[in-house]
Amino acid sequence: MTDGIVLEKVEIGLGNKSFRFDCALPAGAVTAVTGPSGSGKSTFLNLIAGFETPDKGHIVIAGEDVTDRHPSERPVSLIFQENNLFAHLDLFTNIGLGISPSLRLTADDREAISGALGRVDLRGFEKRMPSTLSGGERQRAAFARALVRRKPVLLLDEPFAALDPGLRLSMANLLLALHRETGNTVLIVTHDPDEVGRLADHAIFIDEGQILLQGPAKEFMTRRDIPAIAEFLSG
Ligand SMILES: Nc1ncnc2c1ncn2[C@@H]1O[C@H](COP(=O)(O)OP(=O)(O)OP(=O)(O)O)[C@@H](O)[C@H]1O
Repeated sequence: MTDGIVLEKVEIGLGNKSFRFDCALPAGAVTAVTGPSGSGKSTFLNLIAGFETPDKGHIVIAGEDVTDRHPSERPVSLIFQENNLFAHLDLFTNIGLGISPSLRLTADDREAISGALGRVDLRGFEKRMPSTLSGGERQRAAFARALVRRKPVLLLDEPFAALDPGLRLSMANLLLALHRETGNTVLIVTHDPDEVGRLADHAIFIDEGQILLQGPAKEFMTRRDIPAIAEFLSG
């Protein structure tokens, strides 16, 4: 197993909370990040993305120590629950910014943008503004932007939480299809045990700022011996 993301004795204090993460997540796999509300799931993702800097320890992504690198210099793309798009820019521009912040786009880039829109079933949506899209369409556009960035790591913080259950299922299938095509390392924060079962190869459970359990998702789904995990799995 190659390590996609390693947090080596990472420690950080935020307000009166302290976090300590020590883990190695497999490359090219989907890892579900679960745990109770306020346990530190977003903090875990923010450390990997570079929005938080550890007080101690190291973060290694795809073999490179990125601990001191700015978020824009890390090999990751991010998708949040909402607000992934700039409201005043059309989809073409929103996705183009994923390739080049100055929007210096080559003919190949333009083709890649239209291709990515097609891949997420938004063909011809280049001129549409985010406000004219449904919630599911906006998330698909966010996926298109992640696709054109071609980063080895995709971080998703509850990307489907604002969508209704039927849509959540089809978005999960789209995520899996894109993951199979790109072979990227995916981390997805979710509160939904079904989503862990459906999507993940690997799972980690965070409780009170620490990783309580990590391992294959199939094993995680059967763990009823740890009360916090049993509670999570019972929904
Ligand atoms: N910048 C900060 N300053 C002070 N406290 C913070 C900061 N960032 C996070 N926290 C606190 O750390 C704890 C963990 O927050 P985090 O957002 O990582 O949890 P979470 O597991 O993602 O929660 P949820 O499932 O509710 O989204 C929370 O109690 C939060 O209030």
